[in-house]
Amino acid sequence: MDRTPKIRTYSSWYSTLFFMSSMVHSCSNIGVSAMYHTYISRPLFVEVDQIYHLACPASPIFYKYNSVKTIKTNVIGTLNMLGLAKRLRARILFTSTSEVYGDPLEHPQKETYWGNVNPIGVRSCYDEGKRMAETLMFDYYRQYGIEIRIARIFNTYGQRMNIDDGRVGSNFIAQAIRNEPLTVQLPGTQTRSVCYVSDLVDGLNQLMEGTDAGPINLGNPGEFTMKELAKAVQELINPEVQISEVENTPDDPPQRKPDITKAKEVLGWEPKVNLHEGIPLMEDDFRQRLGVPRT
Ligand SMILES: O=C(O)[C@H]1O[C@H](OP(=O)(O)OP(=O)(O)OC[C@H]2O[C@@H](n3ccc(=O)[nH]c3=O)[C@H](O)[C@@H]2O)[C@H](O)[C@@H](O)[C@@H]1O
Repeated sequence: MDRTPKIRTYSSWYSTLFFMSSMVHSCSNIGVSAMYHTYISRPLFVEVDQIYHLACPASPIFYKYNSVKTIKTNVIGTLNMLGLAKRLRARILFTSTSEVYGDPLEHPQKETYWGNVNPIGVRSCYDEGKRMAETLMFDYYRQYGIEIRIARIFNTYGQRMNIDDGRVGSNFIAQAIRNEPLTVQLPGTQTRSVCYVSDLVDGLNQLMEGTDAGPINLGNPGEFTMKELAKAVQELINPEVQISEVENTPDDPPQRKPDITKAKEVLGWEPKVNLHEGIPLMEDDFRQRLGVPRT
């Protein structure tokens, strides 16, 4: 008898295809297939043992494009996934975000920090949507005993990312390859801590298989300003490319850095790929898809 586990992943088109395709890739030796459930805000009738609820889009451009759908995905979509977990008694992992900390008054951010979030801003559909989804996860755990896992993901980059995703990593790398100016949004001193996607996928799998419900921060504590990130991409990919300063969008958090003490203690997880290793890996993938070989 074929005892190979068969895994199916479901995603709406309005979802985080980057994580889904990365997870499918990391499990390709155990028979994974991807399917699309077009309306995350409608119930999904499948038989599964574990649910990775990765929705909604994480790129600010995409989640702001249809903010009502973003919040529906976070609230109604999470209720549907929790209903599925309840019917099947399945374990469910939800990918929350560093954005639950908003404009953080604590640095670096620990899981015990409750955040400083604008409830009525243009990013609120995402920030507050993810916060509500975390609340739903814990209410289903307390009320129905559902086995939950919550990851708070800090900025992720890497292979298979949508080239036109709009986030800083994909923008800078595509711009450097195309020899277009790297667009540093003002003031450029805002910081992010970027984690390579293979590290993140390992962290998610370890969280799912572990015993702690979370929330657990998953991210790389290496912190850079956006000007420093642009310089690193310039140095590694295209020393001739220009760096330009452009307007920013409202409520951009000025700093973000995960405290990953809990991930280390509870999961034995920490990232392995640093920025200077990750950028060339992503560059290879982007060059192949853009059809621009190294010269
Ligand atoms: O990548 C992620 O995982 C994160 O992406 C977004 O958060 P954000 O940090 O705002 O993502 P970006 O759009 O990549 O912006 C990061 C920083 O780069 C800057 N940026 C962005 C794009 C660009 O071309 N140039 C540039 O300087 C932005 O102003 C911001 O300060 C999501 O909102 C997060 O929840 C998610 O965790």
